[in-house]
Amino acid sequence: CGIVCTNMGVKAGKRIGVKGEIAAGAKSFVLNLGKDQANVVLHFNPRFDAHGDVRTIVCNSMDKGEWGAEQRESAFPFQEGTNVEMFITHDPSNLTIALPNNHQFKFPNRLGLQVIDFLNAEGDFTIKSIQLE
Ligand SMILES: CCCO[C@@H]1O[C@H](CO)[C@@H](O[C@@H]2O[C@H](CO)[C@H](O)[C@H](OCc3cn(Cc4cccc(C#CCN)c4)nn3)[C@H]2O)[C@H](O)[C@H]1NC(C)=O
Repeated sequence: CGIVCTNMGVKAGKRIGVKGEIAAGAKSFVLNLGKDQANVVLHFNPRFDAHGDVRTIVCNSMDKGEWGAEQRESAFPFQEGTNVEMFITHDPSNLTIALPNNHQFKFPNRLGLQVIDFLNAEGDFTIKSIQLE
């Protein structure tokens, strides 16, 4: 499994920057952000080709181990085999996810999480740097 960060203490309004490499031939990768692995305010899952989704970002939340409703985004500013930088900020109502090519979208803060302490990555993505600013 990929990198796991805990105790990050990222408060609302602060920004998390994630830089990493998408593997050549990538099928899917995941960034999870939240309190811990069972309380995920943002499950961010770009699917190049997975679960029947092609070049689609699937987002969801997990509250005490229970998945919420999926949300699919229209933009897919990712190329397999390239480096990518993404930024996530949150407030009591929403998370804002900034992607390459100035794509940006919001995802509801369904858990009402004030502090993001947990981050992990799964799948065809290797994290190179994490900025907390
Ligand atoms: C149409 C009826 C059926 O509906 C489908 O039902 C599936 C199962 O429920 C959902 O799929 C689940 O969707 C959830 C979000 O909601 C989650 O993404 C979850 O994955 C958890 C997970 C797995 N991993 C490990 C990992 C990740 C990525 C790469 C690798 C790799 C590798 C080496 N190359 C490993 N990390 N987190 C996913 O399985 C589909 O979306 C859903 N589709 C629709 C349209 O509804």
